[in-house]
Amino acid sequence: MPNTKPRVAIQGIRASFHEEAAFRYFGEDIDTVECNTFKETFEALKKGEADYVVMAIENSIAGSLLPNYTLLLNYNFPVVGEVYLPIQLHLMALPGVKFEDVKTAMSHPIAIRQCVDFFEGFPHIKVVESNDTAACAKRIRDEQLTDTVAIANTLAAKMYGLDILERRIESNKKNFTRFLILTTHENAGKVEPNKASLCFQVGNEVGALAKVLNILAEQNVNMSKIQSMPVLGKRNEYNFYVDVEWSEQKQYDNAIRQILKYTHNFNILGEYKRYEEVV
Ligand SMILES: O=C(O)C(=O)Cc1ccccc1
Repeated sequence: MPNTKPRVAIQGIRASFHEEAAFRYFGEDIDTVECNTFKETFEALKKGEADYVVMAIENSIAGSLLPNYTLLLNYNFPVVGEVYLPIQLHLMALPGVKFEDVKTAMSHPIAIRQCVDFFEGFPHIKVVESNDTAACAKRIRDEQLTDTVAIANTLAAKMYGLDILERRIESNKKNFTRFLILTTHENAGKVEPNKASLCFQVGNEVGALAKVLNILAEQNVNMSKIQSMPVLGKRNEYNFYVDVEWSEQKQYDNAIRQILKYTHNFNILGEYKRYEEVV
């Protein structure tokens, strides 16, 4: 029987938040393709080694992951979906290790930033940054580190055989990360979209961006996010990345048709279904 599981490239290793996000979107029956960098995930898609990429794009505490916006533009793979994941962080260690034994805590910088309040209470614990949360849990298991904890999710504790010493140590219990799902143009199926990610430039003149935003407003199209990034080597030139949502497809189509007249290097990065919380 052919392998029909989607192959999903993530930056990081199995049981990282990226895999958790992939599970949320595809279910757990997937083949995770572990990559060292975000660029490698796009290369895996390009070489046909993966069918999809799941990539973090913004975090409610750390903000936008700016280099990932540039990857979207450079590779031009369509965005076909999104997923929001609450980031719930636990302290985990080898079985038998007590909290009093802990000298070092390791995690991804985004995870660490969300736990600064917790560690203020334990200044003797050295907090060390690493590539991804799950890799920290794996390292503790592989190297049998008895004085080190990882800050990671429950998937990582289970997969790498660690015990959770302290649950939910994140400061903001409502923090989330938004991930985008990308695939190749051939692989992108047809959906009835209600959200799109756009990218464009406007002239450096009075009201240039306001014109675009007014068109969206007039067509009852909601802008859910705007992010600017300087165009490399060009003073006062920016790429604007804009996410929009609508309930009437016709109004979105009208808005796009008009916006095209007031922008340059206009790109639709993807049209997809807005993520709806499963309760
Ligand atoms: O390190 C991980 O597990 C990741 O997938 C990166 C990350 C870390 C924290 C929040 C969101 C993504």
